[in-house]
Amino acid sequence: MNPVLAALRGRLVVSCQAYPGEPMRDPDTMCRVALAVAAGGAAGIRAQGLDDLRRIRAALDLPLIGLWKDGDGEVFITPTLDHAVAVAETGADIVALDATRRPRPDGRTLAETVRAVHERTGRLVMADVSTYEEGVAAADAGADVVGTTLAGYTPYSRTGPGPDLDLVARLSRDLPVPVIAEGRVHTVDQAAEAVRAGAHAVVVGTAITHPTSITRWFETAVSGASA
Ligand SMILES: CC(=O)N[C@H](C=O)[C@@H](O)[C@H](O)[C@H](O)COP(=O)(O)O
Repeated sequence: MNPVLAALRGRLVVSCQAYPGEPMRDPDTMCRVALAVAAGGAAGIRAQGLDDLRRIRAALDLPLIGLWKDGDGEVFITPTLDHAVAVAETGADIVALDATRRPRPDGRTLAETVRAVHERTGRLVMADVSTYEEGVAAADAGADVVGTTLAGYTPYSRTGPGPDLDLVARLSRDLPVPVIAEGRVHTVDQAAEAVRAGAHAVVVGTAITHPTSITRWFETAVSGASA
């Protein structure tokens, strides 16, 4: 197995992202968040945007999963080959991209995109999928690792309050490549369950690095209890 993927086996990856307009949307801030989660034992970092990725790459030696959210179309996670190459050029070890069945804005197929990323950059590709069928297709297309990142975020995929552990289990059982559980892992129990379901690694974002959401969870509980 590729050493980057081997380093993530059975480990936690923390997604460090802030959204447009938010107070923490700043590369230096995200880099400090990445350093903080590394101190807690994160085995890898997932981050968004070329500036954040460059800053984090310069500061940390952990495996880095990079993506670039761009555009206002349905496919916005590293939507084109040009985006993927730019992400690779930041030094990210793994390029994460939308691998749903939806058309890509540059008209390339997933297989063409994966092949070109491999040929041009030598980086690994993480396919962010929303369904079992998309996971199978992504592995067929040459993706090095498949993530359940988009489960619940396409109109045709199942959604629930927590991670889709059934999807994690089925993909982990059937795919020839490692499967990363990602999306709505909000508790330590869910993270452990994902590994028991067969996940190669678990990505947690919001529950560790998005204080606005975490605050809202606590505030809702406190207000509800006092009502
Ligand atoms: C759907 C989408 O755009 N997901 C993004 C992908 O990078 C991020 O916004 C998520 O925070 C990340 O996947 C981690 O998931 P969670 O924050 O639920 O732990």
